[in-house]
Amino acid sequence: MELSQRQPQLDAEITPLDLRFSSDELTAERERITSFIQEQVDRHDADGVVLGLSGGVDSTAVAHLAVEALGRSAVHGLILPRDVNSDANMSDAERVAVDLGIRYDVVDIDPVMDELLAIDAGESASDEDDWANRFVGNTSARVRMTVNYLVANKENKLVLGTGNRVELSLGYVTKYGDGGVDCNPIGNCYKQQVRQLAADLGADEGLVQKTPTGGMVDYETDEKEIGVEYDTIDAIVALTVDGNVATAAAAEIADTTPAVVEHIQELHRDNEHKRTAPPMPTDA
Ligand SMILES: Nc1ncnc2c1ncn2[C@@H]1O[C@H](COP(=O)(O)OP(=O)(O)OC[C@H]2O[C@@H]([n+]3cccc(C(=O)O)c3)[C@H](O)[C@@H]2O)[C@@H](O)[C@H]1O
Ligand SMILES: Nc1ncnc2c1ncn2[C@@H]1O[C@H](COP(=O)(O)OP(=O)(O)OP(=O)(O)O)[C@@H](O)[C@H]1O
Ligand SMILES: [Mg+2]
Repeated sequence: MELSQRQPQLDAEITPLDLRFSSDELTAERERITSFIQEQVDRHDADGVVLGLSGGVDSTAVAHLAVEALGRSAVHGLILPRDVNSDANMSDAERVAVDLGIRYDVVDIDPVMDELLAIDAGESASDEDDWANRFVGNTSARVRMTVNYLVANKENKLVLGTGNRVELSLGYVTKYGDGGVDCNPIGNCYKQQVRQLAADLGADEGLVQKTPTGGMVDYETDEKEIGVEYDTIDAIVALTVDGNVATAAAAEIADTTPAVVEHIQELHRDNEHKRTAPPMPTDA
């Protein structure tokens, strides 16, 4: 299987619901996000930002935005491969850092993962894929978070999240893994808009259109795991989670079935715990 999967064209038609910014909106959003990054750094008296670079469009877009906001010397990229990460994705990540001229380190996290997985080598799930995803994959995301914070602490920097609006809304992040960050610059942007921003910022066209993968089990794409195409997920979240469109109407607009719409809504509901602070008895 081709690991670094690319979709063909930059201006591919968006179906079923085109959520891309107008040219003026795009300029405004770019400025809004770069101002946001500057404000976060200023407010916390930080000396810059750290972020994980995976070779995917989300981290690529955030890296470009961070450089635009702070200048390249204030941005530190961390490329943290494990055995399941394809060489193509890791060299894409390295190319982003080199093209932007930012400092970056490549740290193999396999030795740490091996130590951690040796703590509980017992079988915990019946399905091997599920085990790999939920247990090993989530652990690797938490190891990356730990490395990000190690560097951030040492250099008085903030950890930038790369979660987009859909991932954060559906909890499609590992709790305290890639979800463990100081702020989320592209947290308001649908995936289509992230691609648009990345293109506008001058990211490589191949990266702009690259098929999303999680860096957990690298041969699995997000769309395959969730079972729904990204443009459709964007549409359902926009219409029914962020908007108030009824299920049947949303299914019609998004050119899908009510069952798919309900599946996405269920992900949003079930993962509320990832969008809120841990509850205390006084919250009840
Ligand atoms: N109702 C509730 N209230 C409070 N806490 C609750 C809870 N339900 C579960 N939990 C806690 O949350 C844990 C489960 O959450 P978590 O550990 O995140 O694990 P989980 O949500 O099962 O898995 C993470 C999902 O995010 C996807 N992901 C992760 C990272 C990157 C990407 C990507 O595309 O780049 C995708 C991954 O493929 C998977 O589908 C449970 O073990 C439990 O501790
Ligand atoms: N091998 C890796 N090294 C460093 N950071 C990583 C690695 N894999 C994942 N990450 C971090 O986890 C984040 C979440 O992964 P995710 O796949 O959602 O984003 P992406 O790869 O940037 O874009 P896409 O979702 O389109 O694949 C990444 O943006 C990156 O910050
Ligand atoms: Mg990815």
